[in-house]
Amino acid sequence: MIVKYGGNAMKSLDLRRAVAAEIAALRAEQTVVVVHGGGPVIERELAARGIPSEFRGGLRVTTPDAMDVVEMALCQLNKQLSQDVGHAVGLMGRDSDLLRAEVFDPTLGRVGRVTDVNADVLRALLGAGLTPVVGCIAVGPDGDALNVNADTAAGAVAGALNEGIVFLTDVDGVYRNFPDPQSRAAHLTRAEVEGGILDGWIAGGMIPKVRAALDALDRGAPFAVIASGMHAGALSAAVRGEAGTRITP
Ligand SMILES: Nc1ncnc2c1ncn2[C@@H]1O[C@H](COP(=O)(O)OP(=O)(O)O)[C@@H](O)[C@H]1O
Ligand SMILES: CC(=O)N[C@@H](CCC(=O)OP(=O)(O)O)C(=O)O
Repeated sequence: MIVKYGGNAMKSLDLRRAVAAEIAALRAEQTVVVVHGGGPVIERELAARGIPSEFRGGLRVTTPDAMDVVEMALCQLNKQLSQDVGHAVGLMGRDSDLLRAEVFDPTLGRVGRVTDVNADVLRALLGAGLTPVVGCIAVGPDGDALNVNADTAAGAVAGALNEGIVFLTDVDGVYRNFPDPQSRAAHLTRAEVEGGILDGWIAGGMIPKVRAALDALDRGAPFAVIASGMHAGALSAAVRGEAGTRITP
């Protein structure tokens, strides 16, 4: 399965290591590919350099200067996470054309939309008993890096491998009445997701997540769950179907 680990759920080093240990434990039952984001780390590194951040439609407007910082920040986090998970290899989209992308919208700068996933590289690592840990930078048509939303990247990887996906984030799932956790939907169909976006109760960073979940299902992933990465045990509960929001076709 694919575990998408979002930057907002990496609140502390201890939590990140606890989640990494849970991911490592999952490998006793199934193969695991980790795809990670790192929004808050990127934010911090851009601010430290006086580079302003602007989001449009949930995507970071990425100038060439910002792209350098995004890549640096995500590469470092990638190595830290790989080390935390253990028996892992950290990769970015530039490695063996793992993630190829086209420019999503020129007005957003170096933001990419994944067009191809080199699933053979992932299968080779898995076959060697190693866990791929993938950072959400893709290689563009000009050979330079493109910044890809990590949910979108993870959905594309799940589709390419035909594996299920769990998105770990900082809420317990999709709430019908955000921010009330009691309103968590255990299941949401495509029609409910589309309606939720239109009606506005699915908003902000949850939009790329539900869209990536639907995209993964469209591309052949057998399941997609959005769940909390904020406490130990949450991932295994989500895998057992006891936590989170399962998105269904
Ligand atoms: N209906 C909803 N249910 C839960 N969270 C929602 C909802 N609508 C918007 N959100 C927002 O989506 C956020 C999760 O997305 P994001 O911040 O991008 O996380 P990540 O870094 O894990 O990708 C939540 O923290 C919440 O603020
Ligand atoms: C294009 C775009 O917006 N890229 C994201 C990539 C990181 C990401 O998605 O991280 P989370 O999973 O922590 O949100 C960004 O620059 O923040």
